[in-house]
Amino acid sequence: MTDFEKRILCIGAGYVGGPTMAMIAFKCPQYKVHVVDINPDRIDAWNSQNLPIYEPGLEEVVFEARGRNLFFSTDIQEGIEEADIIFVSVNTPTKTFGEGAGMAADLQYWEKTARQILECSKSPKIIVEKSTVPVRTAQAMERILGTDGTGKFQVLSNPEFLAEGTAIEDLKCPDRVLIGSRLTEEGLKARDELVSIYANWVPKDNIVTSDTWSSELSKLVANAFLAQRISSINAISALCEKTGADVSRVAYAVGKDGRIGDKFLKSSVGFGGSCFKKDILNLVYLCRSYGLQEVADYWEQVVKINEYQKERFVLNMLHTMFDTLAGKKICLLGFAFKADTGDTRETPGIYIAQRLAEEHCRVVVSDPQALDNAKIDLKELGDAVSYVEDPYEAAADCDALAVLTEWNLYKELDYAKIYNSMTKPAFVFDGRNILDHQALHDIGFNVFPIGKPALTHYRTNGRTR
Ligand SMILES: NC(=O)c1ccc[n+]([C@@H]2O[C@H](COP(=O)([O-])OP(=O)(O)OC[C@H]3O[C@@H](n4cnc5c(N)ncnc54)[C@H](O)[C@@H]3O)[C@@H](O)[C@H]2O)c1
Ligand SMILES: O=c1ccn([C@@H]2O[C@H](COP(=O)(O)OP(=O)(O)O[C@H]3O[C@H](CO)[C@@H](O)[C@H](O)[C@H]3O)[C@@H](O)[C@H]2O)c(=O)[nH]1
Repeated sequence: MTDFEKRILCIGAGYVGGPTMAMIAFKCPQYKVHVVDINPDRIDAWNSQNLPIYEPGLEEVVFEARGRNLFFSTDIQEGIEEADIIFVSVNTPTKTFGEGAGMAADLQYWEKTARQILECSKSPKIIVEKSTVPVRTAQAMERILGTDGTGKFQVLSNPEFLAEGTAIEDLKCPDRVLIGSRLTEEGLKARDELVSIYANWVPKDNIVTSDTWSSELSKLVANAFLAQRISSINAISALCEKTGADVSRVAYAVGKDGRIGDKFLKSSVGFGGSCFKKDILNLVYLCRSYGLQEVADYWEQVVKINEYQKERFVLNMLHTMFDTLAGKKICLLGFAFKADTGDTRETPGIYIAQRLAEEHCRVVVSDPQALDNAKIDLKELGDAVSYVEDPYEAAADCDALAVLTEWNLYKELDYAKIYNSMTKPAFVFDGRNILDHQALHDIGFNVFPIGKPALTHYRTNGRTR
């Protein structure tokens, strides 16, 4: 143990704690990195050949560092005792009960961690907020730890910006690493210590430092801005469908303006994932709690448009397929909230499957990584849903395909073969605009992209080309 230059602990071995710590250990063999969690199954999986999350490139990084300077265990007490720096990366979901239910962040896991740190610490430590938290949470942490920034503990904010599916690339070459601290002598010293860890592989210019509250707020704002772009283009997709404009062309033309930029302008069935909705609602709640009603309403609209987009997708299927889905069978191509992950938290697929089942439609869910999660998410729908990994088998006898996740494999399927196995007339609802719509139409499908003219073999209400 004494051979290591620094001893780093991370509390919470989830989508963030696991990959971020694996990257620190991988890049910095001189540090001991210990990741702990209360969930023993998760820890067992991190210690196995079958890691608990799917993330391209993750195995390579974990397998290289694990056992060398990267360790996973449930021994939280020992971990705290020996650590110099403690990252807190526990979940901060939306509260489901009491004051702020459905909006505010649930800080109970985070608070428990703070108390545990206090109980088990025998030496001074730097505590790093990795979890996404409301502004001024670091102050609450300081109060629990009985410090005002001058004592045994220094609390830093170091929000994580990785996106799932690209976590390893994002961690290897981050746009920025953000570190917020108190601007006191002790605060700046702690900040420099954390900077020196990242500086092992992140260029100095990409390590941004600020005061603690700005750092905490920046994380919520970054997610709100990203989600806002998606809701903006999705709102325009509805107008495109009414007017015959093509949302991809609009996004391209608009995004060519350097001031706007071309990223995060892909119209879709709606954004999902564990962060966007939760963090925006957290921001909305914060604004309301400070009496900023107009600001809160403004950001809440980003979430509302996302709900609207998912419902629009369902209603489009219903109305297109002759205003009844009862007894029909629809194949969902993809269930993960985005490609290259098995994560289904807040995936639009959950809402869409539930709505289809409400219409007495049978649903076949297909996904290369997310079927285990889908079975848990849709358990209450019982026999209305079946789960089939092979897309050809999944599509057989269906009336429609609905593309919900932009997996590359869906671009390369033999759609003529699929068409021949489906009930006619056969429909495609491309919730990601990833397929070759003209080719599908030529095969015989009636094709309904998002925000583009439909390609049908019959007349529609203004959506034909
Ligand atoms: N998932 C992402 O892509 C992402 C990206 C950036 C930031 N974040 C933020 O990071 C935080 C963690 O997110 P996540 O997706 O990794 O969550 P997660 O649910 O995958 O992991 C959190 C882990 O913390 C563990 N935990 C909870 N309380 C604990 C305790 N007292 N002691 C030890 N372990 C405990 C849980 O068992 C769980 O394994 C959240 O605040 C989230 O908003 C997530
Ligand atoms: O143009 C786009 C881009 C994304 N999406 C959807 O938006 C959702 C979120 O995608 P993405 O942001 O790529 O994945 P996340 O893993 O949720 O990452 C976001 O949330 C994380 C958690 O806070 C942050 O760390 C990341 O910076 C932020 O991108 C997914 O459903 C995507 O399909 C679109 O519909 N259109």
